[in-house]
Amino acid sequence: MTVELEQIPTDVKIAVIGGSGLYHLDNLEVNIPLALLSTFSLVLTFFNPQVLGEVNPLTPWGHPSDRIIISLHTPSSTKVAFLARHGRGHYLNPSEVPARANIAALKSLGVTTILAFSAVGSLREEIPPRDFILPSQIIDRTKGIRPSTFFENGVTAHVPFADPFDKSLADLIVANAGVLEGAKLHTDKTLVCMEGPAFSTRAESHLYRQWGADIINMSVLPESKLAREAEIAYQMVCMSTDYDCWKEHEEAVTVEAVIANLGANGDNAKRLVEAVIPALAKALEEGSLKSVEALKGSNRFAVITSKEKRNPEQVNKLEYILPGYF
Ligand SMILES: CSC[C@H]1O[C@H](OP(=O)(O)O)[C@H](O)[C@@H]1O
Ligand SMILES: Nc1ncnc2[nH]cnc12
Repeated sequence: MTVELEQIPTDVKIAVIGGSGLYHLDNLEVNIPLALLSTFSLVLTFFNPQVLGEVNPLTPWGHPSDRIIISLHTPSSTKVAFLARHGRGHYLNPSEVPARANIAALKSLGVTTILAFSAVGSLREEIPPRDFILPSQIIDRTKGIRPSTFFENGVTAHVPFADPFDKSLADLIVANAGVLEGAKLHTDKTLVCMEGPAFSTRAESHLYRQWGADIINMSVLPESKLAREAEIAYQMVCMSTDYDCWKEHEEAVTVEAVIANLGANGDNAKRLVEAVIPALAKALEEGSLKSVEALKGSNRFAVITSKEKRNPEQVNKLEYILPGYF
């Protein structure tokens, strides 16, 4: 197994969250025993990264979904954190993902930008399986059973979420999307996040289409919202795996169909990450990503609870993600 780092680093600016089928950065140096790889697991090979080790930070919201793998990407010497959203082996269903611990843990490593991969169903004919999509909007169809804010228990804050994804990050991905082979990249799409874990009914699928939604998954919320609360720039990279169940005479989505298409998407995901990481590292270094820069310090004044009424225990927890704000 990969070694546990003795010291948790605090200078890892970029994180990749892997979704269904994307459970690790398997680059021969991440030494995961074959027995741990499920038949469904997909190998995402990164360009020549050196794995430094794994960390498992204990945040005020518990441990993340799995140990976080830290690798060093050359030639840009960029540290990247990788976290499997459902855990390696996919033991967490979408409602069980400890999203607060995940985001808090990444923040504790110094992360300022997250590329989050997700397998999605397509609600549009023109987005066939295996195409890539950068959503710009979200419709929330989760059921209120997922803890979805850091600001509770005596410290209330309201952060802007009109544009849930980071525009500069999306632009940078678009600029590097020429590496995709045989897949189109769709931008500015609307993503419905349903509770799951069962897939939608046909009536729901039709309803989402009428609402103007283009793709559907079970995991963009609360992940993206928590990233915003923690001042981390976040863009989800969606990979179409199926047409859900709105096509009356076609078979409805199954896990097998999702995984089959994800497997085929692996090389493209790899190519995209290979292209984006050095470009992103350079842009972060230069401070040239406008919306990423704008996010820094943006929640300092989002807290509405008066100072004397703030619950000191909650303040302590919040210091973990936004030190010095309270
Ligand atoms: C395996 S099909 C449903 C499952 O796939 C997506 O996961 P992720 O977003 O983590 O790639 C979807 O959101 C559901 O959780
Ligand atoms: N049809 C679908 N519905 C919800 N989440 C999905 N992930 C992949 N395909 C999906």
